[in-house]
Amino acid sequence: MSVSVMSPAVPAPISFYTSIPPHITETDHVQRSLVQLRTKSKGLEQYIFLNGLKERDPSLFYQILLSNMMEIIPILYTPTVGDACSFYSHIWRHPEGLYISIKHKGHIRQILRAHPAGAKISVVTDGSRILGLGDLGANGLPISIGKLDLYVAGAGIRPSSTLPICLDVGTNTKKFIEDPLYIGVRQTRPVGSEMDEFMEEFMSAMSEVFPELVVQFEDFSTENAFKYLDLFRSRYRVFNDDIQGTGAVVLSGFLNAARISSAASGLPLSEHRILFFGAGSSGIGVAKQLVSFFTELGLSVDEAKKQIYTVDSKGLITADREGLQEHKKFFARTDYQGPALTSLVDIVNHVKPTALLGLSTIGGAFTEEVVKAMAATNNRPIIFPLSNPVSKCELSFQDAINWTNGRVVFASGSPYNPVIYEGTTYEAGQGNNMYMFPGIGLGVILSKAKHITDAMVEKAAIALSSSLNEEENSRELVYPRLNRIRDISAQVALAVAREAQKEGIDNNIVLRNLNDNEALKHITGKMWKPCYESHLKLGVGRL
Ligand SMILES: NC(=O)C1=CN([C@@H]2O[C@H](COP(=O)(O)OP(=O)(O)OC[C@H]3O[C@@H](n4cnc5c(N)ncnc54)[C@H](O)[C@@H]3O)[C@@H](O)[C@H]2O)C=CC1
Ligand SMILES: CC(=O)C(=O)O
Ligand SMILES: [Mg+2]
Repeated sequence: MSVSVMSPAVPAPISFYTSIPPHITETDHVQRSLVQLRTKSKGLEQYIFLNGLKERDPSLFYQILLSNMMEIIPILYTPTVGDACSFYSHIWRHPEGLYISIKHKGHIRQILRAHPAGAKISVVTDGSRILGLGDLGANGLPISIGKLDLYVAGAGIRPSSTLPICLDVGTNTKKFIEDPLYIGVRQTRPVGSEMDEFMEEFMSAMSEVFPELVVQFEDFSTENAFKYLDLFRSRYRVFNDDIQGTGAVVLSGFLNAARISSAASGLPLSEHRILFFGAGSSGIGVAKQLVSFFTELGLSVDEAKKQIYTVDSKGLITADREGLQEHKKFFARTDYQGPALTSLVDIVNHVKPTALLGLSTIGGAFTEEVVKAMAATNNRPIIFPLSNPVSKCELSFQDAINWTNGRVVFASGSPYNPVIYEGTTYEAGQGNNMYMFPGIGLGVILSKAKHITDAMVEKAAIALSSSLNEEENSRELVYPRLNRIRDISAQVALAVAREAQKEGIDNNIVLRNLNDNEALKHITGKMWKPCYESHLKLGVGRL
């Protein structure tokens, strides 16, 4: 595939010959760029390098991303994107993505119209809860950019069809407002009708200017996450990644983990007891997704709900607690009347869960005592510390293996390297919504579905859980390997499209009339691939 640029098929401009050295080929330049990346120190330096590469040579950037996903994704996404967001005002180098400011209220349409047409997928954050790092305000843009890089890498969405947005409405984090280099508006966040009106104008303008657009809400603080999903989901093609994408990815991993755990215990799937440490947008989103799935197995909603326990910063959530927030009420326990249970060990000893899921933002919260309590009552305890980035993860993979003597069935939100314990190599699952949103978005775009329904999301989860191949199953993985993400996204997209068709909300007759094999081929055929060769030949700097 390596083509010498000394003999281009198309005569190149003189400036091209003078600016590119004679002995550069596509292949060695990809290698050179990788060497440059690897000589940077891990973390932010590598993020900044890749960010610069994307700006000056997008084709090369995507080529490298696609052929080295396992290495590059942790830089563009969790954990490193967490640092990029935390320090974005300080590392900012050039305009990227789109900021819509609260100061633009009344003019949002004009701003969007100035952007190139053709956006098909947008990730929108207001920066109010970036990963587990809290309110980062306008520094949140890299999360939208990182998620859209995954759309390109994982689902083959064309880069020019992606639109990363940060809604710059203010921040309640004082240190940013006081930072002279902070890039956002210096005010606290609007509440109530001011924010609602801004969101109404924004969503209406988005659908008018980009009629084909799918919108993914990302990292909104708890209350706004639930509120704006409910408000807009029947009017626009929108989903919330933290509530629905996470619900789907954890359901999928839980199904595989429960199969492994039940093979040892004999416990039927519907009798697993699941303890959620963290009851915010993602915790409650996952819990509701599990209830919905259990009801499909034949349980009533009440029966399904009984299998679920939720814990927040005040301990086990019970219905008698005063001032309980609305989103916590559904799962509040009515069967515990004793003194408030506030310590996680006490809660684990009381509930005796088969699965412990962490979505709390509290790094290291699953202590040795907690993990050993899980291991005492379960041959194969399911423990998913899902908070991001790594600094907020409730349990490291190494500790999980050590403290359970390798018996744990584990998945974390951010990646961990394999662990060798007593001569056996164990691999961590990555329970991250990155397995879901690229395929969900692709399925919605291709089927031209009007809305994104709960059933579409659930079908996506089931497609993911059954996408593991023989080798992955034999290694007791709970998620497929990330380097197969495009195949997986195609299967997820197909499941999403089929459900849209079943519900009669699709609008693509061609896809509807294909059988599954043909449809999968159609979907993979639509995936964009970087074309680095033509870039070097023609010396074109942009896609
Ligand atoms: N792995 C994945 O794909 C995903 C992971 N997450 C991670 O989950 C975490 C939470 O995200 P959200 O639910 O959106 O945040 P959130 O702010 O809505 O919820 C956090 C929850 O944790 C609880 N909490 C806080 N301190 C606690 C303590 N000391 N003990 C027990 N509970 C405590 C809060 O009461 C709240 O219920 C974040 O770190 C985020 O990165 C979120 C979405 C997807
Ligand atoms: C993965 C993700 O969406 C989060 O941590 O918020
Ligand atoms: Mg998120």
